[in-house]
Parts: sequence; structure tokens; C-alpha cells
Amino acid sequence: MQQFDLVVVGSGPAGRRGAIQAAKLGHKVLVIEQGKRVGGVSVHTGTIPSKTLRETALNLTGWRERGFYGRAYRVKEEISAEDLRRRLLITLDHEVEVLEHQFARNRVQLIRGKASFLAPDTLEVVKDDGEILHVNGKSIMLAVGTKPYRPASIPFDGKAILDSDELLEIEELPRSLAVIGAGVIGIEYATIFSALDAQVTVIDPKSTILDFIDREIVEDFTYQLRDRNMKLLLGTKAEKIEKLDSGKCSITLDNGRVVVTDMVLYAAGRMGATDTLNLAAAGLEADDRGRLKVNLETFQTAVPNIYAAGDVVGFPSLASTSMEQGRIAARVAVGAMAKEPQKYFPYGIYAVPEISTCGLTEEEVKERGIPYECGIARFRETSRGHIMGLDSGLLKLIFSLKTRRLLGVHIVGEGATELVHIGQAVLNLKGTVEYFVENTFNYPTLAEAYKIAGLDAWNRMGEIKAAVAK
Ligand SMILES: Cc1cc2nc3c(=O)[nH]c(=O)nc-3n(C[C@H](O)[C@H](O)[C@H](O)COP(=O)(O)OP(=O)(O)OC[C@H]3O[C@@H](n4cnc5c(N)ncnc54)[C@H](O)[C@@H]3O)c2cc1C
Ligand SMILES: NC(=O)c1ccc[n+]([C@@H]2O[C@H](COP(=O)([O-])OP(=O)(O)OC[C@H]3O[C@@H](n4cnc5c(N)ncnc54)[C@H](O)[C@@H]3O)[C@@H](O)[C@H]2O)c1
Repeated sequence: MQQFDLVVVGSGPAGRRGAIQAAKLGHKVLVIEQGKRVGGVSVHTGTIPSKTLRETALNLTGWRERGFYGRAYRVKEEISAEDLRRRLLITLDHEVEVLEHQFARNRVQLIRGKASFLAPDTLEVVKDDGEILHVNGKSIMLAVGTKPYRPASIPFDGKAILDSDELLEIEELPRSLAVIGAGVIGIEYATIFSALDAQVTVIDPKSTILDFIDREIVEDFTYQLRDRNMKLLLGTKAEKIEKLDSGKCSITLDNGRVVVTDMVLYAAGRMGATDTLNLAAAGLEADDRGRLKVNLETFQTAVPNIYAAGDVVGFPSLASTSMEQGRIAARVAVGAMAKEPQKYFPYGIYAVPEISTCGLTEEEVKERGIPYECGIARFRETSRGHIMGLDSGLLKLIFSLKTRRLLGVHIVGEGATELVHIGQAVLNLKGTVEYFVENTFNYPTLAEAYKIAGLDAWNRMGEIKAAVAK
């Protein structure tokens, strides 16, 4: 039986970052991956495909130019599923090539096969050709990620009624799409297909969406979606989904309403991919959504030599945070020092328009009883916004009145997921409103919105001080 210092199950963001970190520290590392190619959900069905699809859709539709040339403007009149897939395949090939090269350079061994526990330090691997191997690890890291939640009551057919993995394989673009589940996946795809001119209906039993995002940002966002005729049917449950003889899909809601569309995307959450790991042999147990419980500083499970990182440990379930969790887990596993993850990390929702946020929302600040002031900037007030033809986009900063420190940054609009990092840096370095007021920003840029929002808050924070002094 082969022996390793660290055996990593899964080659997604958590697994690959953890494996390379341990290898860089001179340890013997094995990655076991059941997929045909390395990269995990992030590369093959999640982050990278959905973001490539978004980019292709925005480019081919000429979305970013419509502020100037009107809503009817198109770069390509007829956009096909093949147009979208072409760019996807090229991007994914590049990603996999880079990852394979990283593993090779760092001498991380890779076995393709499905892993399950025989004992807390021993895994069985069933390879594609049926060969069975046993491997032993001083430490084991489970970075197995998630798979779409697919209840038996939904008649998935892989063509018209699909989950988010299957959506990437569609042969024809739907003219109308119903999205069940207004989580991040549902909202991202709903808005991408709306940008492709599909008539989109989003259905969710909850009456609000994206609850972890600042409400003012969500309100601005939903106004924009409704303005372009997307239907948001919230607070209502899809009771029955069926395929009609016409080939269309019918969704019956609990309020009796019936929605008929060409395609249904079922995106009501994901499950930890732990069902085939034989966790009992390791003395572990997953929760009802297949997730594992860990110490959030070390990523150690209840069994000391077994670590878990990435989506399998639950919120925030991001590629970005999974990588950092994998790195920390690997360092702890091989006995190297590791700091716990930074308190404030950015969240990027690649919808059309983008949303990005870091730190506390206004609702959280209120709940904690912190006296605060907000500063707002609209992209249409910036010169870069004029040049780009932007008529929407909002940046909101929240400052403590007591310490003047930045507490939260919240953005909806073009470039939000890039812009947020300025706020993130100020936040984590404990910067105050003065940072934005006293520093010069490149001009003309969208980043100038920070200056405008900083000044907006600063003006009012000054007035409040003066009022108190009187
Ligand atoms: C549609 C979609 C869009 C997303 N967009 C974003 C985004 O824009 N930004 C962002 O930060 N995050 C995004 N995410 C989330 C991101 O993809 C995940 O957070 C990330 O992939 C989790 O990484 P991971 O390492 O935990 O696992 P995964 O990427 O899920 O990889 C797990 C790997 O483990 C393998 N595996 C599982 N079980 C076994 C086994 N028994 N034996 C061997 N191998 C096994 C799987 O084959 C898989 O390759 C998105 C997700 C989806 C679905
Ligand atoms: N840009 C990003 O960072 C990004 C993009 C996509 C996904 N992700 C990650 O992937 C994870 C999974 O995303 P998700 O959107 O699948 O899950 P989610 O758990 O975020 O959202 C699921 C949604 O489905 C709804 N729902 C639950 N049960 C339902 C039912 N029976 N019928 C209809 N609706 C139902 C919920 O109310 C919720 O709004 C998220 O945690 C997210 O962090 C991140």
C-alpha cells in the first residue's frame, strides 16, 4: 500500500490549493479525483463555465453598448448554444492545462478514481478501468465539494428540465426559461438568459432574495431586473413540474397559477458529495445536506487526522474561500503554522448586473446597534460612467460614526466584483472615511465612485459632529 503525508480527495479549488501548499512544504501528496479531468465543479460545471457563458453572452449581445445604442442593439443577431459553448471549451482547456502543469511542477501525484474510506487513515480508490488501489495518508483532506440537489419529484430529462450542471450542455437556447430557486446560481443564470433575450421567470418559496446582501443593493438590482421584464414570483412554491405534449414545460404554483416555458432550470441548492465516501468507516457523519462539520480555524473534522475544506463544509461555498480553506487545512495537517481565514472576504455575484459586497450590511450594522453613516455614489455621476454609457450602478459605503472606520462596501453594477477589492483592503486594514477623502484616485475610472461615496458620507459625518458640538 502506498503511503503519503497528505491524501486529498477532490481536485477543485480547496483540494488543489491544499495539495500544492503541502507539496511546497516538502511533503508527499496524493490527489484522488473521480472526474475525467482535474478542476472540480469550479472548472467544469460551476464558476468558470458560468462566468465564461456570462462573458460570451454580454459580448455577443453587445449588452455593454446598449446604454449608447439602445436596447435593440446586437453584435450578433442570432446567437446559438454552439456560439456559447465554443468559448467555454477553449477556456476550460486552458484552466485544466494550467492545473495539470501546477501538479506536475510541484510533484503532486494524481490518481483518477473514486475514493472511499476503509479506515480513518486508509482509502480505497476504484479507478475508471475497475482497478482497485489502497492508499494510506498520515492526514486526509476531504475536498469533495457538492452536487446539485435533485429531488425525486422533479422530472429531470436533461433537455428541457435541467439542473445547473446540465444547463451547459443544452443544444438550443430557450425563448422562455423558468428558474426554480432564487439563490446565487438561479439568479446568475436567470439574468444571463434574460440578457440573451429569453423571457425569464424566477420562482422561489421565500419572499426575499439574496438575504445576505445589503437590502438597498438588492432593491436596486431587482428594480433593474423587473425593468427589463423579468418576472420574479417570490413567496410561492412550484408544486408540480411537467413536460407537455407540445414539448413545453408547465409549472403549477401553490397559488394555482400555471407558468409555461420552453425550459426549466432547477436550482434549489446543492448537497455535499459525501454519500459514497463510506464515512462510517472513518468514524464521521454528514448532516442532512451531506455536509461535514469542522473547526473553522483548522478545518479539522471530529476525527483528528481528517480535514475537510471547501463547499463540503457549507457557507460561504465559494471557489475563493474554498481555496483559502484548503490552504489552511493543508498547513495544519502537515504541522505548519496557519492563521485563521480573514474575517472579511468579498462575495461576488456574477449576475447581469454584477453585485459584490464585503463587510457588514446596513441591516447588520443596525442590528449591532453601531451608530453609522452611509455614503452613496451612482456610476452615472462618474466620468468613466459617462464614457461607458452607464445609466445604472451604485456603490454604497458604511462607516462607523464613532471610529470613522469603513464597516461595509456594497456595489451593484458594471465591474462590481473587481471594484470591491479597494473597499476590502481598506476594511481589513482598518481604514477610515479619511482614506477615501484624502487620497487621489485615477480619473476617469469607476473607482472614482469610492471618492464620491466617501465624500458623501464625510460631509454628513462632519455635520453630525457639528450638531453634537452645538
Ligand atoms: C453554477 C455555479 C457557479 C458558481 N460561481 C462561482 C463564482 O462565481 N465564484 C465563486 O467563488 N464560486 C462560485 N461557485 C462555487 C464554486 O464552484 C465552489 O465553491 C467550488 O467549486 C468549491 O470547491 P471545492 O474544492 O470545495 O469542490 P469542487 O469544486 O466541487 O470539487 C470537488 C471535486 O471532488 C471530486 N470528488 C467528489 N467525491 C469524490 C470521491 N469520492 N473520490 C474522488 N473524487 C471525488 C469531484 O469530482 C470534484 O472534482 C459556483 C458554483 C456553481 C455550481
Ligand atoms: N458568484 C458566486 O460566488 C456563486 C455563484 C453560484 C453559486 N455559488 C455558490 O453555490 C452555492 C449553491 O447555490 P444555489 O443557488 O444552488 O443554492 P442556495 O442555497 O444559495 O439557493 C437555493 C435557493 O433555492 C430556494 N429553494 C429551496 N428549496 C426550494 C424548493 N423546494 N423549490 C424552490 N426553491 C427552493 C431557496 O429559497 C434559495 O433561494 C451557494 O452557496 C453559492 O455560494 C456562488
